[in-house]
Amino acid sequence: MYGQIVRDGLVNVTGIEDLGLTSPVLQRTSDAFFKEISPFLLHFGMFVPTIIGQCTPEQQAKWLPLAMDLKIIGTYAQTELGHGTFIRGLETTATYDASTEQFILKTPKLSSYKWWAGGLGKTANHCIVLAQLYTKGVCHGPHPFIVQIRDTETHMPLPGIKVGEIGPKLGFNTADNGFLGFEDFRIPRENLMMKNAQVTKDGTYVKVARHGKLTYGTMVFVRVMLVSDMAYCLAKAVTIAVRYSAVRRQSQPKPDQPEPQVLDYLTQQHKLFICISTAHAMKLTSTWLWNTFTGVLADMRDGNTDTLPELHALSSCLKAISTSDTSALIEQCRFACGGHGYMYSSNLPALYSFATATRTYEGDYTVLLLQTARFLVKSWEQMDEGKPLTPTLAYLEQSRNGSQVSWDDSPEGIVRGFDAVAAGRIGACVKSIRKHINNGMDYEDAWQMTTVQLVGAAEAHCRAVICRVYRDETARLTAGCSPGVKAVLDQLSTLYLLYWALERTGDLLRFSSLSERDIENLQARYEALLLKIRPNAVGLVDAFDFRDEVLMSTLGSYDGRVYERLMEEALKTPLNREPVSDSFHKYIKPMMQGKL
Ligand SMILES: CCCCCCCCCC/C=C\CCCCCCCCCC(=O)SCCNC(=O)CCNC(=O)[C@H](O)C(C)(C)COP(=O)(O)OP(=O)(O)OC[C@H]1O[C@@H](n2cnc3c(N)ncnc32)[C@H](O)[C@@H]1OP(=O)(O)O
Ligand SMILES: Cc1cc2nc3c(=O)[nH]c(=O)nc-3n(C[C@H](O)[C@H](O)[C@H](O)COP(=O)(O)OP(=O)(O)OC[C@H]3O[C@@H](n4cnc5c(N)ncnc54)[C@H](O)[C@@H]3O)c2cc1C
Repeated sequence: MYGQIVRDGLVNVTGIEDLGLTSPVLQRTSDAFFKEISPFLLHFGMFVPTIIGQCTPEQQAKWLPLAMDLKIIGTYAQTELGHGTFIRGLETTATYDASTEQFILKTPKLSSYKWWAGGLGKTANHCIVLAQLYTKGVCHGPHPFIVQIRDTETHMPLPGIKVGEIGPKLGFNTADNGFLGFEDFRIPRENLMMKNAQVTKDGTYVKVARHGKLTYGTMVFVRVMLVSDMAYCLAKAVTIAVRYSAVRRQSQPKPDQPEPQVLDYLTQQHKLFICISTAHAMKLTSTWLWNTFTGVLADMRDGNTDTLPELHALSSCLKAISTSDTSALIEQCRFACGGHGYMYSSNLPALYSFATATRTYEGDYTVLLLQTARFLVKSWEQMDEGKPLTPTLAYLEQSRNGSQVSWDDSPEGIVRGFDAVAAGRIGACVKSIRKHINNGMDYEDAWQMTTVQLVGAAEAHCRAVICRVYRDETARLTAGCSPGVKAVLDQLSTLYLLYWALERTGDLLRFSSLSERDIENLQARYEALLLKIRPNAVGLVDAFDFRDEVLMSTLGSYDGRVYERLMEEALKTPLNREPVSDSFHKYIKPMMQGKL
């Protein structure tokens, strides 16, 4: 398995050389080359981007050609057995020895071992290591180092290096995630990635960047990319589920009538059409986020880091919500396919195992929403002080006078309703924190006692952002479309708003003038819209334009030959090579004869 995935991965690498690392063509066809996650994913997904983001021009001139020409194969080793979220708690140390102008890397105890880095087990010969930087007896916190861990000729681990594979996981089982330990392992001073901080030959620490968190820049980049990856992943899953639902016939709602396509059941439409809408919503939001990200990078190149906090808050909540929604909706696609959705050959289990991992890696769901919440509470307090709000928080102004938003069930009205929910939930968090402080708690404890609400407020803010961006971008992009296309895309964006309004009626009742009658109207509009979308459902997933080689699904292939493909795959199973398994003769027969 590992050997095959390495071979397949290298075939794909030629595409990278021809098309360029961030080519949409490459990223959207790479999984046609191999059926699982590539051990080279971290090389291109984090090792190369970190060289670009954290190295000086001189260091880039040395390392980037080696990495892009695959003369070295890298990964990104930050997480340890004992710490993943709390980066400041990482235990691996890099202590500067001025007498030899080297850093000495150590993993002082078992919990300090690097754990999880993709490609680390058996593939990478270099890696970026996040270690606590010590010089002249002072700790300067986690910094990135480029470390060679294997001989480039023999691939043997270098002396002082302990490295291996971490073992089977729920998914990602070809990603070659590994562990790494250092025993007084020495690297040259120049292997500290010195764009944001430097150590001179005599061991003097020099802080270069104005913002203390630029070391974390690669994580922001990956979080931004993952939102787009989730749209793609969900689009594949719903293509499989809708096509299967058009082929599958089941039950007899009316006597003397043929079994209907399961896609004609309203409950099936309820399960699946939100998946189509969400794939569109996340794709449009990811493009908007990417443009925000590149804008902040441009500001930072001019020395201005003022827009970085909002980008960190946006990338954190959008990564958390897009991965969480995608995991849940891919599982919903699996549920919609009954037993055959549980077949590995449907590809839904693999899509789910990939998506659910993204909810954790690159920042755990809860932790990242709390990062966003930290920004929201700070913004509220700045608003109280009369300071200007950042663009994505402009809606907070409406809550300043505390008046309840009047409910309006137009698409724009629903978007404003979500703004009111987010503003209300953030305000409730601020009120809770202040109440705990007034009752004698310190700020940290007051914050902790409010974290359940803070996660909810961050989710509400993120939902409001997605709803607004989805609606605005749909309006912008369909302006030039034919009336028919515009009508269908408007139906999808309206479905998204109605779906989430119905999911969040409690919040809307609390923070707007929504009434029970309004809810009845919402439900009726939602159900009618499902029926309107039904005739275009297969066309909408065909429009995602996935080749069968990319879908890799017995249920979702374009020709609809589901049962034939299921049987073809079944007959390929090794157990079917012989009519009688040798286990019969070894175990079952003796058991039947009472001889065991
Ligand atoms: C063959 C070829 C195949 C490949 C095909 C080609 C593909 C090419 C392109 C593909 C591109 C992308 C896909 C890549 C996929 C890669 C797969 C990834 C695998 C997973 C990798 C990992 O998981 S790496 C490890 C990730 N780890 C984390 O994310 C850790 C999460 N934890 C945190 O981030 C921390 O909680 C924290 C740092 C956020 C908080 O810790 P701490 O308590 O120290 O901080 P505070 O809360 O006190 O905050 C301090 C202040 O700092 C601000 N802050 C925090 N983080 C950031 C940040 N990232 N940026 C900016 N600012 C930040 C925070 O806001 C606080 O500020 P103030 O409020 O002002 O104090
Ligand atoms: C498939 C996969 C691939 C990965 N690849 C890499 C890689 O290539 N390189 C790499 O460096 N890492 C990698 N990781 C590790 C990943 O980044 C971490 O697992 C992730 O950051 C979460 O950290 P953790 O595992 O320590 O969980 P923890 O942070 O220990 O989380 C455990 C629980 O504690 C909660 N929690 C933690 N902190 C707080 C808090 N402050 N407030 C409230 N609740 C909290 C979490 O919400 C969670 O419920 C990978 C992980 C996976 C699953």
